[in-house]
Amino acid sequence: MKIIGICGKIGSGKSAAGVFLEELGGFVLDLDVEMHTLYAESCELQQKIAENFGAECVKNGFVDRVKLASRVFQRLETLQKLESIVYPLLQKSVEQKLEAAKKAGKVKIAAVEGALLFKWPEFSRNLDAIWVVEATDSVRLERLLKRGLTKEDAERRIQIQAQDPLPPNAKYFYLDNSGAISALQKRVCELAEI
Ligand SMILES: CC(C)(COP(=O)(O)OP(=O)(O)OC[C@H]1O[C@@H](n2cnc3c(N)ncnc32)[C@H](O)[C@@H]1O)[C@@H](O)C(=O)NCCC(=O)NCCS
Ligand SMILES: Nc1ncnc2c1ncn2[C@@H]1O[C@H](COP(=O)(O)OP(=O)(O)OP(=O)(O)O)[C@@H](O)[C@H]1O
Repeated sequence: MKIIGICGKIGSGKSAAGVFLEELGGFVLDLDVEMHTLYAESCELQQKIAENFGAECVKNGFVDRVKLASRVFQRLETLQKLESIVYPLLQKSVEQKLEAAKKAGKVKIAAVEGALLFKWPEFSRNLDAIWVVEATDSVRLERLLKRGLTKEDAERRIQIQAQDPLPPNAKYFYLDNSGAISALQKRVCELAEI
């Protein structure tokens, strides 16, 4: 089984590319979705979130992501604190799921999709390739507003990612997603064949 990464800035269209890959029979792990599942399932994590970011960030056994986002995207140090708590759990869960998919032997291509793959350099370096989804800042902002983020939240996240490097890897493929969604789909079909 080939394992690739799908990265790109917020709102570039990584999840959309992931969905197209799934339609072609790929196995896709969306890091945002994986993280949300961990928040919902891990009492230990919920407790840590409450301790570090305030009891009001956890309500009736659910992490209030809107509240948590309003705390962590204000300051880089706060965001880094959250990352240091969640990444070991997230990475473990991803590795277990990839291993299970490999053992099941049913798919030819698996993808780990997330903006921040570069935070795991050893993992990223060993991926067979990395797809980089791209769209201009203004296009991404417009899409994020349509998706329901406030302008303030969207601009903060765009800003916080502005200098993020690409995850280390020997093989990058670029997917331009500033235009029609059909063009992205076509590009995913091309790359899935490589
Ligand atoms: C702060 C949280 C609770 C906000 O949840 P929310 O549902 O609003 O956003 P969601 O998780 O769907 O993320 C949407 C996008 O925000 C951006 N983003 C999320 N976390 C980060 C981060 N640590 N640094 C920069 N951008 C981020 C990414 O582009 C991501 O795709 C959540 O994003 C989170 O737990 N972040 C820390 C974990 C993380 O880094 N996740 C991203 C893995 S790629
Ligand atoms: N080519 C396109 N034309 C119009 N809308 C698009 C296009 N590509 C993606 N979108 C929409 O833009 C929004 C952002 O796309 P998507 O969620 O795939 O981005 P992402 O890179 O996964 O974002 P995030 O970093 O938040 O996970 C979504 O609402 C999606 O439906």
